[in-house]
Parts: sequence; structure tokens; C-alpha cells
Amino acid sequence: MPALNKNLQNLVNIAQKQEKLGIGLMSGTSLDGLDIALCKFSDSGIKTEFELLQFVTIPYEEKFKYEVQEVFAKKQVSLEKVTLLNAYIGTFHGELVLQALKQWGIDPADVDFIASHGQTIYHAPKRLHKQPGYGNATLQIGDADHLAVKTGILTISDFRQKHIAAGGEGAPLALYGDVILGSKPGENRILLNIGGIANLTFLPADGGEVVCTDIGPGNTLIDAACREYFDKPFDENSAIAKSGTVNDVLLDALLDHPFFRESAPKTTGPELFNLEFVADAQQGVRLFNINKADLVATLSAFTGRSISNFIKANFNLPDIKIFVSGGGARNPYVINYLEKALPNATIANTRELGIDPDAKEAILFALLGNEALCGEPIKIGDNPEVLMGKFSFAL
Ligand SMILES: Nc1ncnc2c1ncn2[C@@H]1O[C@H](COP(=O)(O)OP(=O)(O)OP(=O)(O)O)[C@@H](O)[C@H]1O
Ligand SMILES: CC(=O)N[C@H]1[C@@H]2OC[C@@H](O2)[C@@H](O)[C@@H]1O[C@H](C)C(=O)O
Repeated sequence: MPALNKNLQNLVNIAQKQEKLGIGLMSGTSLDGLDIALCKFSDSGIKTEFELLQFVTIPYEEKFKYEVQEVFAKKQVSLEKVTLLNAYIGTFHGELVLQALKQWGIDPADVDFIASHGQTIYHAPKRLHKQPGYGNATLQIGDADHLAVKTGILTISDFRQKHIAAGGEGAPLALYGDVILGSKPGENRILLNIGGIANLTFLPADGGEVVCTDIGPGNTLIDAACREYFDKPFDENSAIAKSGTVNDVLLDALLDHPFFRESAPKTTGPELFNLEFVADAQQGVRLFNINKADLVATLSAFTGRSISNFIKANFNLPDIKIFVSGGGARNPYVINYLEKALPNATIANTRELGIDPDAKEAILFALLGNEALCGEPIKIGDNPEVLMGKFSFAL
């Protein structure tokens, strides 16, 4: 029998290790920075044991954000720019990983794998693009060969394509991590992530049907309005929202979009929820001028209301526990809104489950990387039963 080449032999050796050291990378729709989670795993699937050893978000510089925004969630962009960024982001993320490892005093040679989400630049489920003959599609850039060569570490990437190939919309992949890390028999739980887009996983007490879906905007509209009208990246501690008043007419118009009437699971992105969407809603109710602080208050209430409406309509249980993660967990306006609108629910953050709320999505990708190496496809309702991710070698 011919010997396996060095890369494949190395892959087999890593997959068979009892304990693996993996790095999860997430760069989300908020474009605030790269989340880097160093995790230790043993076993896989529902038996996974994991420990978060280190976590850091390395903020992006304005110039880089601006470059990504040029090609982000837009129907028409420069293909040259996309091509350049695809290679650039791969190498850049590799440099940020090396920087984090240096800071933590860890030798890259001791890390078994990197699991990289990449940067989503366009999410196009069929429900959104509606083009005959085309199915669900999504695009994440930041090529993993560049990451692997830069760091010398086996890199697993592009997780969303297999999900689509197997019938999904490419998101939310949180499902797999939430079931593995968040289920507790006897407890009705919701793991709610408020990132650029808000999504949740409902984990029923009786082991019944798990639901995982995007809900609507998380921080994306609030951030966009802060950038556009206040020259700020986000509404720190809800200072602007708290100084404004919610415009109920606009709020109702925003909530009137058909996306909110579609049944779950469903996915979305800033391709739909952007300032043009807000302007269209304003037009619809002939509200041509709105005080900008009132706008931020209304958009914050929109996030709170769309989440609470969804939870009330689908899981109106007396004893539900909601564990929040993502940057939105630090937005007091949105969290207070949820507390008032969902008086029957207990609202905490995922720290109570031993999961750092800022690190949750990076941990998810590390976990999916571990599954790609040594897991088995997991059956969760009608969701795609697949192992996701592609392998990139350093040599
Ligand atoms: N102190 C704070 N006050 C208000 N909002 C905050 C605060 N800290 C963070 N945020 C919000 O959280 C956002 C970052 O969230 P997060 O890092 O979860 O986004 P992401 O990873 O890009 O999201 P996604 O899940 O869509 O990929 C910021 O842009 C901001 O809107
Ligand atoms: C296409 C894409 O990048 N989607 C993200 C985005 O950010 C939140 C929400 O929209 C979610 O569907 C998804 O990310 C998380 C990590 C997920 O797949 O679970």
C-alpha cells in the first residue's frame, strides 16, 4: 500500500489525538474585528468536552473596515477588489492569529488546527434573491490556504457550503454547537445571539424539536445609523437610543416586512436589513424627516420587538430560560426591551453556561473544526446531517 503523503498523514494523526488544541475564528457582519478563541477539545458530538483557554477580539482598523464595506452585502462590486481581498484577508487573519498566539505565549506548532469562518460578503438565500433557476448561496472570503501557509497550522474553512449543498441555507450553523454545548434535559432553553443579525436556537426540555433560525436585525441597523448620522461605530451603552423616543408608526412599518411572517428556519443579512430598507419603510408611512436619536431608539426597539415577537409567537412557555450572547448582550436598551416584553422568561447571558458571550461564535467554529476532524454527522430534525469544512494544508 503506498504511504499517505505528509499532509494526509498529519491530518490522520491530528484527527486521532485524544486532546486537540483548536483555534476558532469569526469575523461577523458587524465588521468590528476578528474573534479568536483558543479551545481544547476531547471527544466529539454530544460527548464533546471543551475548554476555552484564551479569547481575544482584535479590532479592525477603519481603513480595513472601509475596504471590506466596499464589497459587503452589495449587489454590484469590483470583482478585482473581491479577488484581492480574498487572498489578503486569508493572510491578514493568519497574521492576527500569530499575534494572538505570541501574546498568549503559545507556539503555533502546538496548535492542531484553525477553524476559520472567513468574512461573509454576500448571503443569498433563495428567499432573498428569488432568481429562477438558482438556489441558496452564500460567500465567505479569506482563503484558508493563505491562513495555513502563513501560520503553518492545518486550517479548516468554508463551513457554510456543505450546509447549502445538503439542503440548508448555509446558516445558522449555531444549531450544531448549541445542541452540543447548550442542551439540558428538563429545561426549556433559548440560546439567543445578538450579532449584526439576531439568531436563536430553541432547545426544548423534553428533547422535542430543536429550532434554529435567524430572527431579523440584531445590531446591524443600529450600527449603520450610528455610522451614518453620528460618526460612531455603534451606540455605546445605548446612550443615543436612551436620548431618543421610539416612533411607533415607523416601528410598525419596519415590522411589517414579509420576512417576519415567513416560517422558521430562515436566514437573512444586511443585504435586506440596511438603511435602504429603513428609508423604504419611512417612505411607506410618509415620514420623511425623523430626529436621528429617535431613529436610533426606533431601530433599537425594532431589534427588541422582532426578537420578542418571534419568541412569544413560537415558544410562549412559562419557564423558558434565555441565554444571550454576541455584542448585543451589551446593549442595555435591547436587553431591557426583551426583559419587559418577555416577563415570563428568565434572561441571562451564556456566561452562566460557561460560555463567554463574546466568544460564542468563535467557539462554535472551533467546535465545527473538531467535528470535521473526528465527528460524525449529527441528526437534528430536518436539518442537514453533514460534517462541514474544507481542509487547507501548510505545505
Ligand atoms: N457596550 C455596547 N453597547 C452597545 N452595543 C454594543 C456594545 N458592545 C458591543 N455592542 C454591539 O455589538 C456589536 C458587535 O457584535 P458582535 O461582535 O456579536 O457582531 P458580529 O460577530 O459581527 O455579529 P454576527 O453574529 O452577525 O456575525 C457592535 O457593533 C455593537 O453594535
Ligand atoms: C451568512 C452569515 O454569515 N450569517 C451569519 C450572520 O450572523 C448572525 C447570523 O447572520 C447567522 O445566520 C450567521 O452566523 C452564525 C455564526 C451562524 O451561522 O450561526
